[in-house]
Amino acid sequence: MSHPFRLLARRYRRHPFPYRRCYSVRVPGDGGGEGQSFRDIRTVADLKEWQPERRVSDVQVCGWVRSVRKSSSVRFVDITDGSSMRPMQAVIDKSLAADIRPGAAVRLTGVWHSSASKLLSNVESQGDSLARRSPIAGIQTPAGHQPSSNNPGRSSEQASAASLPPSSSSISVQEGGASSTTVTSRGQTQASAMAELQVSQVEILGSSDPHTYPIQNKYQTPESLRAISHLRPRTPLNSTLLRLRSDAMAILTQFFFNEQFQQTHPPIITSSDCEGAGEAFTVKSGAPSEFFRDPKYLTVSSQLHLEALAQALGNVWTLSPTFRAEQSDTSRHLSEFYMLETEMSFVQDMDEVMDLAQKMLASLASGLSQRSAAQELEKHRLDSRDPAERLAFEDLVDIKELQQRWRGLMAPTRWPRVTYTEAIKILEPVAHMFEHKPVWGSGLQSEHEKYLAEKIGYDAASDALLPIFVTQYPRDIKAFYMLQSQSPPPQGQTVDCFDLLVPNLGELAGGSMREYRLAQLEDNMRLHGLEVPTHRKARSNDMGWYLDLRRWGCPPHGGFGLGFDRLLSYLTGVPNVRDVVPFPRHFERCDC
Ligand SMILES: NC(=O)C[C@H](N)C(=O)O
Repeated sequence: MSHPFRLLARRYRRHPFPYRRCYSVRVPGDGGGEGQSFRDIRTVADLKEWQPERRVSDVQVCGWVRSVRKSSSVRFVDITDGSSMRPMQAVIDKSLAADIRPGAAVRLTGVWHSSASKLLSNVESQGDSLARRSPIAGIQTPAGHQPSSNNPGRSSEQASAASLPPSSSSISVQEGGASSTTVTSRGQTQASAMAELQVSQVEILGSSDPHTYPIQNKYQTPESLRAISHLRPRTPLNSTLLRLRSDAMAILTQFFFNEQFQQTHPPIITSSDCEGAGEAFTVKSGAPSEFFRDPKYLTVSSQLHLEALAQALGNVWTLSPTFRAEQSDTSRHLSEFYMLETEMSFVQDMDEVMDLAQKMLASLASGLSQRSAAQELEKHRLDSRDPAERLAFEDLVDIKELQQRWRGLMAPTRWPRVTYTEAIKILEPVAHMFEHKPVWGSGLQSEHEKYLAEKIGYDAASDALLPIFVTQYPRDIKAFYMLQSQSPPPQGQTVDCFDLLVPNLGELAGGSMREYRLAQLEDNMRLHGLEVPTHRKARSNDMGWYLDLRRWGCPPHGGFGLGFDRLLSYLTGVPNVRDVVPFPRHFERCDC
């Protein structure tokens, strides 16, 4: 007998939910039934990629006006819906375009001319027989737009498109915009034409006054854009960065899903400062009395809660907002950032934890390299002619270095691993280069981290910048939860931990094996000046719950935390981490 869910699923397949699309682009035939392939054209990015060999009528595009260029009879309007870095072009008769202004939200309807269709019509108009030989049905002509029998090769809508405003190809050639001739790698000349929408209907959905609209169609510095973070996503570079951010989340989610890690939601409001660095924000309600009875904090790391979850679910991960009240006003610090954290049960060897970090980052880089946001960032950097776009790209890290970073992330070899003690030995002879002297027992400064990453991480054979792991730091400068190393160096006691360092940026991730034995953990806490609760009190604010985890079935385990925003800034070459988050919060700034 079939399982009831299977029966339901079968019924659902037979009577699909009549769902209405919610996308910015509609092409005929997307209403279900016939013309399934057109359902895939949902955004401006899809439309620009689409290469029907014929013009397609009744195409509807919703988007925002980026710029308007004028000729005597038409307006060339650049439209974006946020799905691609560069806009698409709409050609609108002057009489229809009175309210088309930069910043306005519009719905445009008209005839879509893909570059393929424009090329083909050029060839046709030169008397070539190719068009007559081309099949017209199927993917070339949307459902309901079949060619009329007395005019093979042209649908009635296409025929009527002839009465629309003059084809931009004839206008824009004079305007220098829409058609050009390029030379292919084989030395053949080939016409290339810019796809465009010949607009017959304009609806203004949200007007805009270009005189007050703060986003201009020219270069604006990252600093000036940060002051208008609510409008900044409308700029081409920022919107592409935000798409890449979204891609990264999807790829990481898929990665952990494939690795059979459980995604979890640890709390944001917590009762303790996990890192013990005194950088936790306190949570207050408006009421005079403590809302939660005791002071509570915004989480500085989900690690402790992930440890609890890992002891029930096995391997777990999260990508959660994290908060630190660090008064560091640098290009690498945010007060609110996203940290990717993972915790693995039944792991005894820290190499396994580092291997996971490398595998995850390699998979992320390779996944992103197949997605449009990352591809556009690279491609448009190389082929950019627009002065505003070029200047925006010039703010980023040099493209050669960026490519070295990506090569390093995807390198097939294990990234270098050195101990803290070895790292100090590398730094000592060049101590004069640094503001802070490298000494065993003190933390590595960011200048040390950057030096190490460049020195050890550069692989000349592949011209790649490999991230490096620095392991086994002195116990006294690391957190209380870390496991003591089995064979420490003569200089002093160390813990099994690692920092992942990358050139230019320094620390990208940090992880450790956790102290899983109760008595040793209590010793560590005392050593770090933390109160050790003697017995578990209900509703107390202390670390009793964390010690409980060691009381019942605590296996050796470990994990790491990675600064997601820093990672994105590393991947994109955006020098300031404030420019890869939608709404940056940092020392003295939380604007909207
Ligand atoms: N989950 C981790 O290992 C991250 C670590 N708690 C940190 O904040 O650096």
